[in-house]
Amino acid sequence: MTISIKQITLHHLQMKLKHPFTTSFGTVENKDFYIIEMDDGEGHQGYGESVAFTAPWYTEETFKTNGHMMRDFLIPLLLNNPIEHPDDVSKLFKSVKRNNMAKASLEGAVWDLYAKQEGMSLAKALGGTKLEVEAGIAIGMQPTIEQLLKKMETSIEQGYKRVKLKIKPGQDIEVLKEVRSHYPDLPIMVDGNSAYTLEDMAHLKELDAFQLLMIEQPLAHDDIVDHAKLQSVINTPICLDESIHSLEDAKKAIELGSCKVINIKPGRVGGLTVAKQIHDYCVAKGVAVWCGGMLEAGVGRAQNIALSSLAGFEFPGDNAGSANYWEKDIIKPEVIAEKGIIKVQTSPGIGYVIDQEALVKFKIGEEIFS
Ligand SMILES: O=C(O)CCC(=O)C1=CC=C[C@@H](O)[C@@H]1C(=O)O
Ligand SMILES: [Mg+2]
Repeated sequence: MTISIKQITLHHLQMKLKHPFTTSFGTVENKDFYIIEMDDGEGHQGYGESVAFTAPWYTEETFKTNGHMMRDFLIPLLLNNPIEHPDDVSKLFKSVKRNNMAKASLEGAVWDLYAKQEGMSLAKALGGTKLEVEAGIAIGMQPTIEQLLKKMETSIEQGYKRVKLKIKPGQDIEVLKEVRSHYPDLPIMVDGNSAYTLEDMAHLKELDAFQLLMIEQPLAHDDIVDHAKLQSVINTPICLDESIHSLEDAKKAIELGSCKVINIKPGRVGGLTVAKQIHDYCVAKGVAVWCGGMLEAGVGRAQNIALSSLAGFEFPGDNAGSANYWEKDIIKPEVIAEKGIIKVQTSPGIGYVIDQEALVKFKIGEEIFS
């Protein structure tokens, strides 16, 4: 049966993060993003969220390129071609190269709409089986080690199951020595966000001393060859993030031995269908996966939780509760990580309702397509 899409609304929202988030590239303080509302004209609304930042430091996409791609290419494709299942969306969008975050924003709304039309939860529609998922927390770089330790202490008190720290040259070994002296057994991972090169090989080998769960994307954002060389000499498992944009990328990285873990972000890979395909492939190959985050508001967060309910997501994701990011989120109820556990919603679709008051409060623009 065709999934009817009568109208698509792009709500432009602007929200300020509770705490600025600093990586090796810079600091995010505000988020501009789209909440995509897809109406079937029969009483169902599906929601998606665009996750690109305002500047292209993580990947080439930005909030503005997301708007351009959706408005001028992807929305016309969706409105003019029948779709029978959300899996058809990624096929339909193949004529547009890359721009995965723009594609994922709309595809996420189609998945939510479809699940609501079918009267099932998004988690179930995706094939998820877990009733609850473990939450991890990503802590941005802090001005001092004392501030970092304080943040870690709070996160541990809140029950988060693992902590991810951001590192870069000059802010890695010494920081980890200090951190490990306070927390010898805590599950810790680090994220380099491409701040190193193969010239740092010996330096990165020193990280093996800290029993890290993994190191995320130490080398270039578009590399899989050097990562394979690095993985052959370090014991710490390498997790690829920025380098994986498709199932093909995942296959090649695994074949080369570039990583032992993959961070799956639906936005980075073009949506939930491809995210699920990468999950299935990695499970078959014995490669670990977990669900990354993009400092999402409620809709994107809800979709990540639904995805994380698939059996192969064995590490806790970057899916802290709403209150870690926002004074007020845009969904009801907000996402709560109780003792580091998030309950997977069972009501239809994403399982959270849009807080219309919050939507209006944070909205600075709107475009309607039908
Ligand atoms: O959403 C979260 O809590 C995790 C955020 C996070 O660690 C990242 C988001 C976006 C870009 C990066 O800096 C980083 C990552 O690389 O995973
Ligand atoms: Mg990362």
